[in-house]
Amino acid sequence: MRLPSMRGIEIPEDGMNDEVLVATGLRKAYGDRVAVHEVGLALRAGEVLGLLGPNGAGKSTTVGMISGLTVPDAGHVTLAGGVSLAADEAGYKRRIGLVPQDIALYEDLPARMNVALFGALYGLAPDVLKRRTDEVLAMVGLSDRAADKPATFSGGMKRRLNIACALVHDPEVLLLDEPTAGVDPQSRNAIFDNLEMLKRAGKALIYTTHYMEEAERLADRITIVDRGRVVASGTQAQLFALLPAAQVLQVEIAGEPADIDWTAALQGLPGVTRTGQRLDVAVADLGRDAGAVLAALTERGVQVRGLGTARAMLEDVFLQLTGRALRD
Ligand SMILES: Nc1ncnc2c1ncn2[C@@H]1O[C@H](COP(=O)(O)OP(=O)(O)OP(=O)(O)O)[C@@H](O)[C@H]1O
Repeated sequence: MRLPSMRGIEIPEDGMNDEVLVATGLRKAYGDRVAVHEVGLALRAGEVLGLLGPNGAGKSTTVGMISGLTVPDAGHVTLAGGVSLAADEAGYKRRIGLVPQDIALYEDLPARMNVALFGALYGLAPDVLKRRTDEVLAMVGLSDRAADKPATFSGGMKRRLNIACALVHDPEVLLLDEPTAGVDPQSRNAIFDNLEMLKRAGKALIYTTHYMEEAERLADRITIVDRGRVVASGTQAQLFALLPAAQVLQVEIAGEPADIDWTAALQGLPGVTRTGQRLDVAVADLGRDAGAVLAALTERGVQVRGLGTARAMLEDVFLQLTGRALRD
């Protein structure tokens, strides 16, 4: 099937028919300002969908609408089995966990009590509540700090506690809105380990970020949003394929025939730039094109001294699609 309601590039998703969540045509305006024009996305069990976009792109508003905290002006979200907010609000919310951008904790209640409060909101029975509270605190590495108050925690520990709160009711779908903001590298790695574990356990995750490195590391598929619209969506390989050249072959040349006609030598090699003794040749597929590039050079008597490669980043995809840099 195709991902729903996209104005931007639509990449066919082969065999994509086992979604746990499908959002279609989401729209939200605040007064005259349209935060989200039209956003659609689909999510499967056991995958991380990266929602990538610059500040103000509409990521938090989209996540808010999916979580049920923000009421959309148009569009809807459906979970597997046809459950929607309109049809069964409590049933829908039980299947979703939200880690909001702004940490939401009771600073003066012990960590354990924070988690238990969230669990009680979902109506967990006392024995289940105790077991799940222990489990999620252990998962985020806070068992030994369970009796301490978040007021005494570092930023990274608070984030991890917030994640525990979002997971206590064992939701199928976890929404994470920039969960590494203000987090030290150690906690960041711990959070990534947790998310990878959740993925292996078959949970479906939406991860919003404006850090392309995080999206590249974690996401199985990425939806790029800009100015409230989806500009492209697909696997990283599919997104890189939107670029004229996803890889660069860097050729260091030792010598060249005096009479070489570089125009002729480089003819047919798209996107070649020369800087001193280095040629950067843009190629769509390194494995396929590298041999031809080297053959063309050696055929003309160019001595090759070294080879290197560089690959495109998601930043390049964003630039290609929007004409602007992802970062401010
Ligand atoms: N409650 C609100 N009232 C008015 N405008 C809002 C509100 N929430 C968001 N907006 C506006 O909607 C647009 C999208 O904001 P949103 O927070 O969804 O973007 P974002 O992609 O999550 O950005 P960031 O990465 O900075 O969190 C912005 O222009 C923002 O100012």
